[in-house]
Amino acid sequence: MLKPAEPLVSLDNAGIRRDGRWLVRGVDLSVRPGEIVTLIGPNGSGKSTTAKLALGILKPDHGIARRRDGLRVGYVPQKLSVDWTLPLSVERFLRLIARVARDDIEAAVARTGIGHLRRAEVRNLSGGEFQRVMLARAIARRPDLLVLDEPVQGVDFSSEIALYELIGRLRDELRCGVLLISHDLHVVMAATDRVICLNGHVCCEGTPTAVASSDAYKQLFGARDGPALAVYEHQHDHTHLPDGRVRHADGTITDHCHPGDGQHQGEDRDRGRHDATGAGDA
Ligand SMILES: Nc1ncnc2c1ncn2[C@@H]1O[C@H](COP(=O)(O)OP(=O)(O)OP(=O)(O)O)[C@@H](O)[C@H]1O
Repeated sequence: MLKPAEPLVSLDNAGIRRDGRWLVRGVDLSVRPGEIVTLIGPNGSGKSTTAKLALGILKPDHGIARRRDGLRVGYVPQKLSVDWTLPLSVERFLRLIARVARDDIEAAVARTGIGHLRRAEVRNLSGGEFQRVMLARAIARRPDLLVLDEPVQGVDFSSEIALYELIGRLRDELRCGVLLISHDLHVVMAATDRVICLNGHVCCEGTPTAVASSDAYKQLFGARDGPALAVYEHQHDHTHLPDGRVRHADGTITDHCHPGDGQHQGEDRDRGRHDATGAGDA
């Protein structure tokens, strides 16, 4: 039997502390070549922080972060600090990437289907077009690992599906690992190998086994999009209060999570969801 490839990045019981508070704690995570790992969790649950730990942008105060030697990363951050009031064409924007051969930019433009946008102003792009341009910029480096922080932000449902399909294709063609961050708790791409749900720590993880197949789902997305979306449902059994303490399902409040809190066993793991709207189970 083939041995699984060594991880591109891994976190082992990693945590980071700022201003006397753990932003994330006890996080185990690994991404191997050709694997898509999706981090989900509510706002402020530590998804970006975890990605930055994995990338080495932040150093863990506890635990270990490892990266493969010579790892090439393509990172699409959640926010870019660029003055979008200035005119900047897609072509010029892509040329700003340091140390990337022209051929690699051309290949990235072709793979992401943005050839027709070369002369367009970046500030005029739609949300979906902008995300494709950002993907082109990230893959032009021929990365071993793509890290995508909220790649479907500002994108409508049908473009979201198209983007997820594109990310799946890029993984297949480039054989890179993908670490994808999404704050949508209900909808993750079908090609995701593993979903990790964060809430200050790893609450639960697993494969998104179920593709939505309900009538409501088909109605919403149409037949051709049926297989493109899978969903992952979970319930938190505890809530992190604003002051850092933790309220448990039985109403008790403690300073920290219980040792078993990180693992949600049983039927709420990897269960398919049949409510295509995603409403009703916050
Ligand atoms: N450098 C820092 N110093 C102090 N607190 C920080 C720092 N960076 C992030 N935080 C806090 O850590 C928590 C986790 O932030 P993070 O950005 O990782 O969350 P997130 O899950 O990615 O959120 P969102 O979905 O809103 O993007 C937040 O409460 C945030 O305010």
